Amino acid sequence: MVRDLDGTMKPLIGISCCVKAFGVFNTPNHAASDSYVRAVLGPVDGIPVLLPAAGEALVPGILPRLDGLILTGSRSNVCPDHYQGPAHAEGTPEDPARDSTTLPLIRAALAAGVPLLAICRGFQELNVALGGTLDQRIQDLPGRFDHSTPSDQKLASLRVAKAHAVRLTPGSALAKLAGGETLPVNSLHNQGIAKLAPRLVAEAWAPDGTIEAVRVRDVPGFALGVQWHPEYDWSQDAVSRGLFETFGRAAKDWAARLHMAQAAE
Ligand SMILES: N[C@@H](CCC(=O)NCCCC(=O)O)C(=O)O
Repeated sequence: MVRDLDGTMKPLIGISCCVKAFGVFNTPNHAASDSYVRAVLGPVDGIPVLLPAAGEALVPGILPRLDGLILTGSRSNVCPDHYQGPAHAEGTPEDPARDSTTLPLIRAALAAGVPLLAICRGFQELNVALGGTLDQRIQDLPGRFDHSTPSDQKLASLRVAKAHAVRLTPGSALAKLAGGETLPVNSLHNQGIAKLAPRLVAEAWAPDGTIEAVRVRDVPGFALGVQWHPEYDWSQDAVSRGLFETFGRAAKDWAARLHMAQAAE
């Protein structure tokens, strides 16, 4: 936990970064969308800290200081070497530095019990980190529809609009948030879960069978992944807001338990 400006103690939430080239010299930077920072400052009610894609060496030093972890979306894709998949088609964006950071970070966070919310690419990383595989272009698979949003779609309102409904597992945390067993979601992805990792339980499906949400089965705390983007619409979507609020409460509870355990030492 860290002290906010008004003296309130708030959970410190790690946000994964991508390596992106930009700036005057188009050199590599570690970057994450402002939408994740806003979600942490808003419904999560935490303090955001960006986690550079600095590799596995970052993990032991940073993880003990985090009260929660958000794995962000990105146009880049998990390198197929991590799940023994075929090489990507020419021109498919990758981010090996991010992979080398988030995959061990996910495993370590789950082992430690740090609450984890994985979004889109992060959802796919969660599956790969735990031994699952990915389909690289689900729109090319029989019976599946196109889940991507054209990258030239300039209208943000269309880019992040609800694109399809998902079916939720009755009684799941998402179903309780949604107040039912279906939920409209946005959709900005080409890849998806092929083989589900053994430790994951699917809890939402698109009409074409694409897995859209998972829960980690053998951890007591909050450990969820969603293929859609709640960070885009939490200010007007109660379910997106509720997902972040639930994650924030889990981070606060985790921090309180950790503090008590440290005090007892
Ligand atoms: N690249 C993966 C994951 C897709 C994803 O995270 N989309 C969000 C993009 C947001 C942005 O433009 O940064 C896939 O295509 O499946």
